[in-house]
Amino acid sequence: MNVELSTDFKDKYSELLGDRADKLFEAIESTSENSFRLNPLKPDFRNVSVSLDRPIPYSKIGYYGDIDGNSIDHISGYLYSQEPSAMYVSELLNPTKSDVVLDLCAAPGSKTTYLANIMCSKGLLVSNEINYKRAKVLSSNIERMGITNTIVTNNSPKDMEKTFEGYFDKILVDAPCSGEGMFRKDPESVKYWSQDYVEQCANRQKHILESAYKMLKPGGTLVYSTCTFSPEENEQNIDFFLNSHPDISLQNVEKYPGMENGMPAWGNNNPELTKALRMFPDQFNGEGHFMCKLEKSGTPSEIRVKPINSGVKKEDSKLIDKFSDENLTYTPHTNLLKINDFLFQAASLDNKFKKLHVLRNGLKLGEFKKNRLEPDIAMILAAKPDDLKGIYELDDSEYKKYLHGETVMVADQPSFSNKWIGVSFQGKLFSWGRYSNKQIKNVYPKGLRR
Ligand SMILES: C[S@@+](CC[C@H](N)C(=O)[O-])C[C@H]1O[C@@H](n2cnc3c(N)ncnc32)[C@H](O)[C@@H]1O
Repeated sequence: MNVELSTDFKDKYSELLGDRADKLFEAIESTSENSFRLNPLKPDFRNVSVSLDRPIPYSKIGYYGDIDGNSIDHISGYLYSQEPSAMYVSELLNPTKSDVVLDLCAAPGSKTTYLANIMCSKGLLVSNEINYKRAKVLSSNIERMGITNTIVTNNSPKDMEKTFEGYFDKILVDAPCSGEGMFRKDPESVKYWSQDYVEQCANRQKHILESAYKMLKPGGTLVYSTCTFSPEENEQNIDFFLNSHPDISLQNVEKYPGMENGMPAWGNNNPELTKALRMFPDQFNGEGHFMCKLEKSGTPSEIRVKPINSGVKKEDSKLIDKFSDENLTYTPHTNLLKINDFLFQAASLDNKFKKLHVLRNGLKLGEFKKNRLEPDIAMILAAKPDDLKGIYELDDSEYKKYLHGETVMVADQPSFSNKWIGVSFQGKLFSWGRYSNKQIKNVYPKGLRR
């Protein structure tokens, strides 16, 4: 589909960029390149059926190329589609395995899943999304990637700021924006563009940044990013933020070929803004982006964590032991948390999260049903083959049937009798199955069948 830029948009950027503007419009009207990431949380994670010949220079796990959303690589969480510019945002925040991290505007989850990869699914990652439907998509992407260190919340930044004052070592604000940098990926979005919309977005971003400021620890790092070109949403907002908070400073970031400095002239001539980073599609092989890294000075005070009661009763523990004895090579026992009838291996037991609308806390292990624990798909997507007592490897035609939701007839497997087994294709685990009488009963969730 062709992108049709409005006269107002063209006039604005012709004034801002002079002769260069035509090159930018040409790039927006051209086709873009796709890219994807590998998932190091998966066993033998480079073993995928796509070419890894064209690595993205600033990412250890990013490659140019197309992927198929119906392939086993995608279904089992070995691959995640993400455009190249966006990948650099998580690299800039660069969280450690022990950081407490907040991704404040996280859906659908491309940057959050990358952050979890960098953290090796350790530490704590709170992935928040204000829109409930989008938060559910975020949660299922986290599940597909086998991530276990994440709490998915569905709150407004304002709802969170009081409870989590000075709580986070690192925060990402990938702000809702006017999306000018994504016009060529999403030509429909051009229709919503107006100068008024840009100003509304800029105003909303100021409020989000303010909440993020409150939740950032002294000594902590905040990355702010947008996928839009507008000065109002980028340099001007950062200049405003720096002026409002003397304890915040912009940090230098590494710029790879094609990445450009932020523009002081677009932000009240604040010279610090050269430290920010811009990607324009006429210079850089990716979509339009702005990003910068900010640091809050000071020494953090100790965060007190009051753990909540796990809610796991003696009879629940017996069911967990029984399930583990029969089907796993280990017994999950740390950070267990029961919410209603669901069992989680929690990413955090801090009772502060009780004040939020939590969709997922860590790894969902299963559901207690009439004297048994029924395992959840999330457990299999986070499992390693060694964790399971039984795995059945499907052939091509069995795989197609299984994805459809059909029962698969197999040769007799006495050792699997009445057990929960991992179901894999091309060595990649993607579902549970229940074996009895030469059949693998299909328990692949209805919403995922195809
Ligand atoms: C640019 S998108 C985030 C993309 C995401 N970080 C990723 O990489 O997949 C911005 C998100 O902010 C959310 N949002 C909208 N209004 C918001 C607000 N007032 N406060 C916080 N988030 C908001 C949107 O629903 C949207 O999911």
